[in-house]
Amino acid sequence: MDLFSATNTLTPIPFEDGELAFLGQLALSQSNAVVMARLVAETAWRAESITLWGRQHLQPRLSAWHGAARYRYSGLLLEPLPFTELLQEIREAVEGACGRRFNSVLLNYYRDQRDSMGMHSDDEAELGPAPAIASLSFGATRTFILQHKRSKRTVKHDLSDGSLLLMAGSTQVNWRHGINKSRRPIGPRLNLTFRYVY
Ligand SMILES: O=C(O)CCC(=O)C(=O)O
Ligand SMILES: [Fe+2]
Repeated sequence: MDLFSATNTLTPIPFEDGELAFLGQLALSQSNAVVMARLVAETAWRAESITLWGRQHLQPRLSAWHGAARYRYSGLLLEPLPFTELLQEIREAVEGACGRRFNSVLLNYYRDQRDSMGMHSDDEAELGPAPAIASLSFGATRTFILQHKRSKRTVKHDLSDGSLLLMAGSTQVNWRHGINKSRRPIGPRLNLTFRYVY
C-alpha cells in the first residue's frame, strides 16, 4: 500500500442526511505554524460589513476570497484575488486528500474567542446542488457545530490545527453549520474553505 495516500486520506464520519469526512493532519511541505504565520502575514484581510435588520455591522472575523469567480454571499459580492503560490500548494494538498478539484478558497481569520461565524449553509446556486467544501484549519481548536434543519439535532466536531474536514453530498441542503463565540480565551485560528464555483 502507498503509505503517503494511506496517511493523507480522509476517513468518513458516520452522518445522516449528508456526507462528512475528516483527516486529523493534512500533509504539507511546511509546518502548520509556518503555513499559518505566512497566511496571516500575506493575506489581504478584509473586515466585511454586513447589513442585518437594516443596520451595518462588521463581521466578527477577517476574511479574504481567492479564486476564479466573484462570490455572492450574505448580501456581499466578493471580487476574487488570485491564488498565491502558497495557496496553490495548499490547494493541491487538499485536492489530493479529497480526490476532488477546487477553484476557489474563502479564508477566515478568527482573531480570538470573540470572533465567530453564524449558523449558515453554503448553498449558493453557483456552488452546485451538492457542493463539496473542504475546510482546513490552523491554530487554536474551535468547535464546528452542525445543526440539522428539520430535526434540529446538533453534531459537534473539534477542528484542530492542521485538520481537514470535507462536507459533501446533501450536507448543505439538510444542515447549517457555524462557529460560536466563547467566554474562555482562545488564540488565533485560520480556516480555509476550498470550494468549486461554477
Ligand atoms: O471556520 C470554520 O470552520 C467554518 C467556515 C465556514 O463555514 C465557511 O467559510 O463557510
Ligand atoms: Fe460555511
